[in-house]
Amino acid sequence: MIQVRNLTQIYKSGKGIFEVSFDIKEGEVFGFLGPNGAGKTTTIRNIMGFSNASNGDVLIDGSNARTQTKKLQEKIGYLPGEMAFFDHMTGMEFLTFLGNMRRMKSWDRRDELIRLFELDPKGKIKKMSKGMKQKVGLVAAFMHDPDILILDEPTSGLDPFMQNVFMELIREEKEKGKTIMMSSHIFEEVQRSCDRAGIIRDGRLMAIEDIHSLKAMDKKRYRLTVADEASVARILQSSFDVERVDGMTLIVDQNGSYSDFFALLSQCEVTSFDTETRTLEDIFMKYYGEGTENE
Ligand SMILES: Nc1ncnc2c1ncn2[C@@H]1O[C@H](COP(=O)(O)OP(=O)(O)OP(=O)(O)O)[C@@H](O)[C@H]1O
Repeated sequence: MIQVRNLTQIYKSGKGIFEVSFDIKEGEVFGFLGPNGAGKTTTIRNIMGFSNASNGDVLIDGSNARTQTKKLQEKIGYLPGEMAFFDHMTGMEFLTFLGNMRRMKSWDRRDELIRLFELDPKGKIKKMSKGMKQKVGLVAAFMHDPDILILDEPTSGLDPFMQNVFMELIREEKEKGKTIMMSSHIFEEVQRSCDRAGIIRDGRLMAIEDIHSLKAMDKKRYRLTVADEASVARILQSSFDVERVDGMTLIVDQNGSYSDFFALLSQCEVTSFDTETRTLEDIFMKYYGEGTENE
């Protein structure tokens, strides 16, 4: 649904994005992770056709994002990282203005979303808190029921309860078959809601990780502490991949059958048992760490 090819935009400072390429499939939720200044917003603005990359292309459902911006905007719900609102309007006036521009026929979804986010849209936007403005932006992005959602740091400014409301909304939209790209610097929310994640640093795409296989891997690694050497020996001699961390503590890759695994454990004196996770955060920190050493 979205094809980003060799996207390069270099600012006068020399910063920017360099040869960024990735695809997002129809119906997929794609997370875009990276530290501050990594190039997330620059990439997203190019996907929206608002920035002029010096090189590369973005195709959305076969249309060029730069030359067919207007046509594409009708099927995209966009939440910008920094919202430029008409400050003098109330939240409701802004949403109505936008809905009229989009020739929206029904206002039901707008009102549903206002209720969902517990937004009071009557106040003037300029007097709203950051979180309230974010809610107005989210209602604006979702209210015309677009097929594609491009969301730049969507949970920024939301309290933890509202972050959960947002996550649930993403789950529902995914079930409806929507294609979603969301940037974030919060690993946990990407892990919870995305199918795949691209990791960007210093303007370069470092990796694309499949979240489902990471989760599957997460479940299969265990940290065990046993009470005696006999148990250590038994586990080390088993068919599983085992790493001895120290004395009585081992990390076991449960790469065989669960019944064999539990049969083995039943012969050992296990004093503690934990899942050993290789979370997205670990992976992200690895890429991030590699970079900061050189800076
Ligand atoms: N208009 C601009 N002019 C010059 N440099 C810019 C401009 N916009 C962004 N940059 C620089 O380009 C780099 C990437 O910025 P970008 O806003 O895309 O990062 P980001 O990943 O969205 O960051 P954050 O998480 O802080 O929002 C940064 O070093 C930033 O300072």
